Amino acid sequence: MTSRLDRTFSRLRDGRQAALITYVMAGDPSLHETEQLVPKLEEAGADVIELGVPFSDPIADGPVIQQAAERALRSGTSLRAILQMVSRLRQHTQIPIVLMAYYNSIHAFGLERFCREAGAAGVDGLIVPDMPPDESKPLKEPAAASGLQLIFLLAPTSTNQRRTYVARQSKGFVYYVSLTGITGAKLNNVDEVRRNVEKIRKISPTPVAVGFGVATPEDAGNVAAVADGVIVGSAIVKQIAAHRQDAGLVEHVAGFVHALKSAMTARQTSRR
Ligand SMILES: O=P(O)(O)OC[C@@H](O)[C@@H](O)c1c[nH]c2ccccc12
Repeated sequence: MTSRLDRTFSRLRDGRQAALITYVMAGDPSLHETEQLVPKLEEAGADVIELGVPFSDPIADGPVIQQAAERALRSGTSLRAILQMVSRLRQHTQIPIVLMAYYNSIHAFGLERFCREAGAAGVDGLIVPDMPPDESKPLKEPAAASGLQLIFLLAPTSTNQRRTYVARQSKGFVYYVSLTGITGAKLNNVDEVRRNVEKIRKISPTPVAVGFGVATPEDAGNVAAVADGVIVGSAIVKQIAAHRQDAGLVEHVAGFVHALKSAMTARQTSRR
């Protein structure tokens, strides 16, 4: 059986389009709202949903996502409740869902139990930014047994040797971090992104998605022209923060996602 992620990337590749991967923090401002939001993100043009698991010490995250984690924790969001929400979403949608969790959250839940329950709920992939592939051994088997694809990160500073290793280990897609910094920083060098994506594509057939600093429809269009996927986090989370008290929260966010997707559709991706 091919995975939802593999099917999505191959369908888009046939149309020479890049995937739009939208990140939201699960439980920001509440899990109820996340559950309303996900189908609307899909309708607005998201191809993959990345759901953040809120954690008190999110080392890779800038202030925008840190504050989203605080709101989510304050609203009582637990990993267990997130998995239950994913199973409810699965009754209505086949969009690929990737969880972004720090290692502690998964470890506290129990690695094997986590993989079993996440797989059963309908989670497709897992990003654990503080667990490089060299240290992922304990997670690999239970993840594979539950149909969870482990997605690993590469950075502009990764060496050739590292690039080869990580690109081969990563399943579903390779997450290329566009800059050395934290989430929500500013993207300024699309040329460097293009060069590094090309290097990764030479060593692996796995799609390459680019995240960190993609904030505007213009950025999304520029990255879509050079990669297989475009990941947008902080810019969406900012919209949620600004409109979280409004009745029109979901519509506002969907409008922004629609603008991102339209800018991407206008650009055909360079590959394969
Ligand atoms: O926020 P940005 O700059 O748009 O970057 C995407 C990012 O938010 C999302 O993929 C993400 C959120 N937290 C992370 C931690 C590590 C790696 C990636 C992430």
